[in-house]
Amino acid sequence: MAIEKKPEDEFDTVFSQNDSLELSSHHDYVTAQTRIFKIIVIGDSNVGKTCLTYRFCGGTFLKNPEATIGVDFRERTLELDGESIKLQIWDTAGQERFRKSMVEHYYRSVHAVIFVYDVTSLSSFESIPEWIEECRRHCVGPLVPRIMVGNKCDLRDRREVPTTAAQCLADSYNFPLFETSAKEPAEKEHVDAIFLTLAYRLKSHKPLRLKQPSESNIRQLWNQREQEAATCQC
Ligand SMILES: Nc1nc2c(ncn2[C@@H]2O[C@H](COP(=O)(O)OP(=O)(O)OP(=O)(O)O)[C@@H](O)[C@H]2O)c(=O)[nH]1
Repeated sequence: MAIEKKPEDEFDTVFSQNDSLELSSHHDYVTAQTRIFKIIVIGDSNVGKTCLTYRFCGGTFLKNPEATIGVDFRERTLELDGESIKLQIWDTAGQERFRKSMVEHYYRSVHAVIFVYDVTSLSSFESIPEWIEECRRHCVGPLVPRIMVGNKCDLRDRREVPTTAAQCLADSYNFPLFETSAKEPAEKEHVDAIFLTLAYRLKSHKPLRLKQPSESNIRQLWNQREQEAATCQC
C-alpha cells in the first residue's frame, strides 16, 4: 500500500519527487477513531531528513534519495495503549529554492517539530538556531513539542559536532536531544523510539479526534484552523 500521499487535511498544491513508499500492512491500521498529528521535519539540506522519515515509515534505509522539492509526506499509524494515533510526517526541503513557496504550509497547524542536523557537518548544527527562529516567526506555539536530532552517527571518523555541544544547545532551548543514524540497521529501533517519544507526548495533548474524516468535516476543521492562524499576533 502506498503511504506517501497528500495528507487528509491539506488541500493546497504540494510537490513530491520521491517515489511512493511501500509499507507492510501491519503498520497501516486505522480504527474508527484515529487521532492525527502533523509533525514537520526541518533542517539544512543533506542532513538526512528524508532518510530518517523513510526509516521510520518504511522501515528501511532509502538509498540514493533525491533532494526534496517542497515537501514529501509520509505517515505511520501506531497503536499506543489501545489507541490509534496517526503520525503525518512532513519531510520538508532543506534547500531554500525548493522550500520558499511552501514555508507557510509547513508550519500551519503543526503539532510537533523535529530539528535535524548532521553530526559530520558543523554548519548544519550551527543553522539550528535559525531553523528554531523560523519556526518561532511562523507562530508555532511554545506548547508544541520540539526535539533535536543529530543524524549520521555511523560516520564516527567524520564527526564534527560533539555530543556535549549539542546537549548544551538542546538544553538552552529545553529540547530533548537524540543522536542516531538513519543508515545503520542497528539504529532502526532508536529511530522508532524518537518518533514514539513524540507520539506519546502528543497523545497526552488535547485530542484532535476525527471519525473517519469526511471531506466536509475536514473542510470545517481546515477553516477553523485558518481562522486561528489569522488571529496570530506575531
Ligand atoms: N552515512 C549516513 N548517510 C546518511 C544518513 N542519512 C542520510 N544519509 C545520506 O545523506 C544524504 C542526504 O540524505 P537526505 O535524507 O536526502 O537529506 P535531506 O535532509 O532530506 O536533504 P534535502 O531533501 O535536500 O533537504 C544522502 O546521500 C543519504 O544517503 C545516515 O544516517 N548515515
